[in-house]
Amino acid sequence: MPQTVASLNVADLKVGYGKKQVCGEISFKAAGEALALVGPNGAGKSTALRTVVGQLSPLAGKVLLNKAVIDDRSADFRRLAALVFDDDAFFPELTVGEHLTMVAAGHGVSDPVAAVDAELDFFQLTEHDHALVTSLSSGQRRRLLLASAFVRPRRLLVLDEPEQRLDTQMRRSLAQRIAQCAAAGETVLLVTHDPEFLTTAARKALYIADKVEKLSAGQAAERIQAMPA
Ligand SMILES: Nc1ncnc2c1ncn2[C@@H]1O[C@H](COP(=O)(O)OP(=O)(O)OP(=O)(O)O)[C@@H](O)[C@H]1O
Repeated sequence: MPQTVASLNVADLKVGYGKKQVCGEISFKAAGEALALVGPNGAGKSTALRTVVGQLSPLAGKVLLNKAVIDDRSADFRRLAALVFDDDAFFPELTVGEHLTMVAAGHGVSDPVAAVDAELDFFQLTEHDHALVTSLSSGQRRRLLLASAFVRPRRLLVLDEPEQRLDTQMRRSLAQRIAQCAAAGETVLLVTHDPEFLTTAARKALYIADKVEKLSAGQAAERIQAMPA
């Protein structure tokens, strides 16, 4: 894994479906830092995230990763980027530990056993190491999905509502871990609805709505708290 910083340059990006744009135009740069996307339900955060990582085509504008147009199918991108969306896809015949070992080995981790043990511990899955994924609770499956992103090297980490289905303690630990990743030079993009998670994990935010605004994490957390329940 090259120790380069993943440099994202998003310019005049319009996102949506068919010809329908779902939110205001998005422009930002992020390199070796965590940026949170916040906003009300249905505002377009996940659509924006999926467009930035090349899973959806932009209606207009461009996304450059290290100065090249992003291509989510290229080997370079898959080596660089770990993505966690809300679509868990596991092999029903593999255990928790086997899933993580497969991801770690597939990404060339030099000591996959140690890496897997560390993530089992962090995500409190050690006692489920030998369990089939089909026997996990939804929160445990979520933790396995997150562990799969952390067990491998990456320079770009993209997380859509990582706090979902996690208990308070795990939310805090994960937010702190994300902040550490950014401090170590990883580029992190995350969508969150949780103000505490946001201010722990990131310093900068984009408020996604009809107009997209650049905010500090603190300002964005206040916006979230001010939203009608
Ligand atoms: N596959 C799709 N086809 C057409 N419209 C879609 C599709 N997925 C989402 N939308 C619409 O696009 C808009 C933005 O959805 P998106 O999921 O990006 O919002 P979000 O900000 O992530 O919301 P939430 O906070 O509820 O997760 C919504 O109006 C939604 O109904």
